[in-house]
Amino acid sequence: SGSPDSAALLAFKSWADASGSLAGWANSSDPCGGSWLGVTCNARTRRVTKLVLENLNLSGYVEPLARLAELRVLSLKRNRFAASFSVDLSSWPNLKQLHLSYNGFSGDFPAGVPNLRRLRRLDLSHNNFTGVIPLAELARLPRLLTLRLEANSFTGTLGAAVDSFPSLSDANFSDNELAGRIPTSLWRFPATAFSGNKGLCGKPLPSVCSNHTAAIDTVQPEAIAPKPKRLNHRTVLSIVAVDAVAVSAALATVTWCCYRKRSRRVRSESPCEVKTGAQKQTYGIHGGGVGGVGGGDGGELVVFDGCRGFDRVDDLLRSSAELLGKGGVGTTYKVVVADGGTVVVKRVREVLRRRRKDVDARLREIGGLRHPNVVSLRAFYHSQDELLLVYDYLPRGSMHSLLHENRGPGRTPLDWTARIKLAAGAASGLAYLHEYSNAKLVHGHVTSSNIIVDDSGSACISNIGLHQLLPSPLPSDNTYTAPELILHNNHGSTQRKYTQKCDVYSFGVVVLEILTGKMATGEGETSLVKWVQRVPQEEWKREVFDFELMGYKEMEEDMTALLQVALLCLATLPRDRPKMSVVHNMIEDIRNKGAGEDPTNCSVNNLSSDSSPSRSESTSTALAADL
Ligand SMILES: Nc1ncnc2c1ncn2[C@@H]1O[C@H](COP(=O)(O)OP(=O)(O)OP(=O)(O)O)[C@@H](O)[C@H]1O
Repeated sequence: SGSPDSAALLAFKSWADASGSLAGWANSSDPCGGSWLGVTCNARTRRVTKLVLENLNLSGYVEPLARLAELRVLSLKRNRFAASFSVDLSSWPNLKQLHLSYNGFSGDFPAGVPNLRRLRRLDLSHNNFTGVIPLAELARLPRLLTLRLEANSFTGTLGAAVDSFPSLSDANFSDNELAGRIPTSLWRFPATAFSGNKGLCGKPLPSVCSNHTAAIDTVQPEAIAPKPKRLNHRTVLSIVAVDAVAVSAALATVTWCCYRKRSRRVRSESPCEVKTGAQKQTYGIHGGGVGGVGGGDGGELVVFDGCRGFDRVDDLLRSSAELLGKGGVGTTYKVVVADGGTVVVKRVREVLRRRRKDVDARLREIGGLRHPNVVSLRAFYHSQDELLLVYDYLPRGSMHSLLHENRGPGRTPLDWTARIKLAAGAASGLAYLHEYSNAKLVHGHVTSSNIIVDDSGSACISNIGLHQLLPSPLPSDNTYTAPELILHNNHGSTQRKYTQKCDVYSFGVVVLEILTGKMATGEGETSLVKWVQRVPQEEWKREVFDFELMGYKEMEEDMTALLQVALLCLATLPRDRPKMSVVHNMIEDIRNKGAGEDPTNCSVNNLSSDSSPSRSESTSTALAADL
């Protein structure tokens, strides 16, 4: 009696309906039974064909809708969406109408236009879309009647290449940032359809084109570099921040290289220092009872960032070192080199059942990652029976110790601003990793102890890809492991491939730690995840959030929103989990809202004050006619 589209609709509800406008969907399990607001299905196939959700205060992300493969009509008019429209339109090959007007959708023109052979009405007006309009592609759609693109920030030209637009009867390009001559195929529309674009000229506008305009006009619109996008306050801030971090990272690298060079010149054979008692042990990696090896065993030292002169691993092995911990991958030391600089050296255990060539290739890729929220791998040394990895040292230690250590009297509580910053930073680092290359890199073991905190309280992802180098890439403890990996193991079938969505799940567990202050221990029914999932939403404030967050009344809404993001990441089915880049955007939105500088709110307020309905306002009538 249900519908194959139920899960996609429910996922969309949890991604976009923070205000509860679609709460009624919970009253019936059948989206096609007539009681789900805005949903119409095909009676035979029970697939959703029409989804009209207008003026419902929806916000967030639309990605789950991509799974409604039979969709003919979609209207999300007059809501509060502000992110990019991330669905590729070719997900809906039968689409006839798409109405997104009066939101704050940003980013490029939705992709996939050429496949919309049945499209009649396309209304993206009154949003924040940027980039060029794929006019040549649109002109090839045989049935397109309505094209409403006004009041966005589209750039580029309308293109001389567009010489026919056979079916188009309603078009509006006004109030964008378009330039160049209007093509003859569009002269039949009134001047008001083009006004408000400073660079547009020629018929039907009163302005005459100059020779210069004629020159740009002969170029395909896609080939013209779009005008630089207007940068909002947040973007500017993040560019400044990234630049600042990049500069300090570069300085750190140079400093590190320099003291390494000098240390080789000046070093004397310093004896291993061993402290006993309650103090931390200090000894050389090379000796001191940890079973070291020498350098001259055919190993290769690879140093990144063009930092030459690090060609003797012995320096490192004999430097004074402090044991930081033993993890699943190996043993980690803080190593103080001759000039007093500090690095982290990880001695990896049992990698050698993988081909050395493969391991090195993967490490070279990881060594190329540079991001403010990723701990940089600076060098590695690989010999027949030894793998050492050299990382930047970050003095504040792991997120795990920051959250869970020294609980009790004397502890400095971790406030909400610090926690959401940690969540956003970790999400940003993981999103960067996931988008880094076509190889779809994964972290493989996202945990709070693999997230290290830098001086400024930012989270940095460490140990990237290391578990994947081990003979058995699955950690023995399943606390952070995505259910699809565990289920497969229990049934004795071949282990399912570790995907980026497995990282997303583990990140969800980390966010629960941030919010609850509880350690992520236990599996299945006894796990932190299950415990949180069992607490009803009305009880979250009292039951779930860390008592250290109790004083932050005004932030409760943000904590709830972050918990909702965590629960999305913890969806049982990988496809219901958002991509890491989406998770990152969601968290930044919460963070910026808390800081009172969310640019989205402004544009939404502006939109709602608009009182001049446009020609395509009569969506409902048009929808009926086209179905
Ligand atoms: N780059 C670093 N800077 C500062 N401290 C670090 C750094 N890397 C690791 N540490 C500290 O060393 C401890 C041990 O790290 P290690 O990676 O060996 O174990 P782990 O975090 O349990 O991970 P895994 O199980 O994935 O190996 C961490 O918990 C952290 O406190």
